[in-house]
Amino acid sequence: MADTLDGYLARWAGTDPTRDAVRKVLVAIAGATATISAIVADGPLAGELSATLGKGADGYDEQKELDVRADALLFEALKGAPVAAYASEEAELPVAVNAGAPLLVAVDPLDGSSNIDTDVTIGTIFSVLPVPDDIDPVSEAAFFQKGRDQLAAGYTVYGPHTALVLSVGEGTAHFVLDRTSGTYRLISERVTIPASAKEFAINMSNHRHWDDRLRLYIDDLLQGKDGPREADYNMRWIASMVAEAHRIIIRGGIYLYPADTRAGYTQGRLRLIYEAFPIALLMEQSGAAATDGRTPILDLVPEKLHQRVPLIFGSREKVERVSNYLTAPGEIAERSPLFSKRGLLTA
Ligand SMILES: O=P(O)(O)OC[C@H]1O[C@](O)(COP(=O)(O)O)[C@@H](O)[C@@H]1O
Ligand SMILES: [Mg+2]
Ligand SMILES: [Mg+2]
Repeated sequence: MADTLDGYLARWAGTDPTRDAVRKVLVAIAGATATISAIVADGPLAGELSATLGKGADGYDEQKELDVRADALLFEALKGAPVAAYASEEAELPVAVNAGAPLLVAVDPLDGSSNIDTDVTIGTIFSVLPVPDDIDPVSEAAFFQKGRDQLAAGYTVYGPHTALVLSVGEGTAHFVLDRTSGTYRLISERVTIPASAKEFAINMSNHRHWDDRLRLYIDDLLQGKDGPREADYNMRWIASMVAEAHRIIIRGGIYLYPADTRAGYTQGRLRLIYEAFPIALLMEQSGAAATDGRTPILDLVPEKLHQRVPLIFGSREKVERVSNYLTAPGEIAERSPLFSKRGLLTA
C-alpha cells in the first residue's frame, strides 16, 4: 500500500508531543487543501471564485472570492488542531484559535490569485511556528520569529493534479492528492533539487525598474552562449510563485522577485512570513537556497506581519551567483566584450 501523508507524519511524530501537535496541524491543513482542490477543479464555479472583492490588506493586491473562501476553509480546519493563533495574507491581524495551544500557523491561502480566472495553476502556502515564550500568541509580535524557527512549512499546487510539498525538518517530502480517497500519497520523502539548471523565472516587464546589478545578472543570461555565461537559458513566468517553486522542486532552476523602484515594490512583492519563509525552508531542506539577494531568507527576523522581501530561490549555484553579482566589490563591469569574463561576477 503506497505510503500516505498520515503514515509519513505518524512515523515522524512517534510519541513526541510537540511533533504530534505539528502532525495534527499538518493533517488539518492537508484536509482543507483537498477541499480547496475540489473547489478549484469545479469549472462552473470559476467565474464566482475569480470575482474581485476589492483591495487586500495593504491596498495593492486585489482580493478574490477564492482568497477569502480558501482562508475560511483553512481557519475552520485549524479550529480542530492545537493552534493558538492564525495569521493570513487575507487578514490585517492574527486571530485567536485555541487558547493555550502550542503552535502558530501563518498562511497565504491562495497564491497566484491573478491566475484564478485563467485556469492556471495556483496554490496554498503554510508555515507552522511554536508559540514564543512571554509573548501574547494572538499578536503580530508572536509571528516575528526567525525563519529557521519554523517547525514545518509547505505548499500545495492546484494544477492538472494537486501536489503537496512539505518539510518537518527532515528533508522535503512530495505528495500527490488521490482524489478518489481524498488522501495525499507519498511520492518522495527526500526531494533533491539539482545544484544548477538552465531555467530562470522573473517578470521581465520590470526590467527597467531593477537594481543595475540584478539587471546585469539577467542580461548576461539573455546573452546566452555568446555572452559571459557561455550557455543558453530558458525562461518561465507563470505569475504563481507556488507553481514556479514546484517546477524548481521537480527539475531545478531559479525564481526571482527582486526589489524594484515601483511604489510598493521597494521590498519586492512576496511576503516574508507566509510566502518566503515556507518556500525557503523547502529549498534548504532539498539542497537548494533562498535569499533576499544577500542574506539567507531563513536568517531574517520579521518586523511586520505582512512585510515584503526580495525573494530569490532555487538551485544553489544559481542563487549564490546572483549574490555574487549583487555584492561583488567595486563598480560593476562595463558592458563591453572586453569584460566578457566578469571574474567575481560569475565565480
Ligand atoms: O503579477 P506579478 O507582479 O508578476 O507577480 C506575480 C507574483 O505575485 C504572486 O501572485 C503573489 O501572490 P498572491 O497571488 O498570493 O498575491 C506570486 O504568486 C507571483 O509570483
Ligand atoms: Mg502569494
Ligand atoms: Mg495570496
